[in-house]
Amino acid sequence: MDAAALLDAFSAAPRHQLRPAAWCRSTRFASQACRATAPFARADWQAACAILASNSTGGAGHDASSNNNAQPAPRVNGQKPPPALEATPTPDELDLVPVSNLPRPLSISDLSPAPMHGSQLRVAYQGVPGAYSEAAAAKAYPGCDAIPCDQFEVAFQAVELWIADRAVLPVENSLGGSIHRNYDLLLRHRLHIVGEVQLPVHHCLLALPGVRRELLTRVISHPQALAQCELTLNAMGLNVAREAFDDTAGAAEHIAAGGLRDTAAIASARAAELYGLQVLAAGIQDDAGNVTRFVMLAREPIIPRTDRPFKTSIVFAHDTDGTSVLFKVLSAFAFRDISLTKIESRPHRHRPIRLVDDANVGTAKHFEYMFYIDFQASMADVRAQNALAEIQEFTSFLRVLGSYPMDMTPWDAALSSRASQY
Ligand SMILES: O=C(O)C(=O)C[C@]1(C(=O)O)C=C[C@@H](O)C=C1
Repeated sequence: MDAAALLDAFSAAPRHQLRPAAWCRSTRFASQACRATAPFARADWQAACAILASNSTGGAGHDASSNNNAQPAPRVNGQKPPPALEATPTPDELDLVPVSNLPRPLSISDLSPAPMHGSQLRVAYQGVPGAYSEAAAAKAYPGCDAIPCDQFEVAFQAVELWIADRAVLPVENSLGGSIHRNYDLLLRHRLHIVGEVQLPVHHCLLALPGVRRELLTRVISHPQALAQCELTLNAMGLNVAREAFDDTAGAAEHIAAGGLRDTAAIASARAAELYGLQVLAAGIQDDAGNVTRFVMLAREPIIPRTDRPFKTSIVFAHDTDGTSVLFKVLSAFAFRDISLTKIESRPHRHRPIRLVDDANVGTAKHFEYMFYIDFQASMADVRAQNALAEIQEFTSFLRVLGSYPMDMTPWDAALSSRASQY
């Protein structure tokens, strides 16, 4: 069997389709299912892994955060750490790029398959240049060709249609919580998570040069950024209207393009540089250690390994008649000493509500969920394989979204210790 097909079966196929023999231990149900549906042996799997592992070392196609080890001194949001929080760059210090020269975000109408070109890795992200997602793409794939997209959905499709090789998308922030849209899209699309990057997010309050805080009647930004700065804005006495924008840098661009003197944006220092805005306040996130976690997506999964810390992301749903299913799933990990790093539930779009009728008291309406779990183990680890084989017994749907190296970038105390002064 072809190696790519083997991996596809491993990571993206609905349950009961082909899966490697290694998944099929420990449980009666699982081993029967494997005998019935998996026509390949462990040796095939190992051979396939070896072929793909040798293909994937180095070059543009790398997927591990191995780059992270070789990173130069840490930068925040693609920028050098600011010398002091209150320091505002003068126009002379700003290396302005004319806005008209910046790449325009892709939109749905641009999505026709593109011919292959060059060897540079093309990485789709949501937003415009200066967005945190662009910085995350650069951290994940240094030197990549970052492709702005106007929606998350477009970034997924750009990879599916070979316009981009990877997408880098935010899934959660330490203050604002989950970016639910991307959880839903992960399920709707067939891309694989091949890595993660955690980006320190240091927000700035940006306005046109010469504008003073007292003149502001509005602050605009991505809803996540507004949420991450809520307390600080209040403490600054900026109790003005707050408006949601598609992305932080887009909000900065909007102010520059419209010459809006009554409006400030929450965005990165790089967005200030790109769009010619002044930094009224820096480090305005409510927690100095504010971090957003992004996942890297590709058309093909990577080979799970055990020689470095890996995470695996799964999503599952359970039969309506199952009891204590969540408890059983969590136990499958706990009994094997596998730590969970994240659990998320989202509405089950195909079956959002279950009605339970009781003639005496009426009809109970139970909401149905898809559960997303990240756990700290590689799919090459027998413990993880056994845990999933067990979980299959009491779930009606189970998909591995990806098994990928954890971002182990050392925590930079110098950057995170800058309390949100302004
Ligand atoms: O608007 C941006 O700059 C983004 O990259 C999006 C986004 C997000 O979706 O959470 C990314 C990181 C920050 O947490 C704020 C916004």
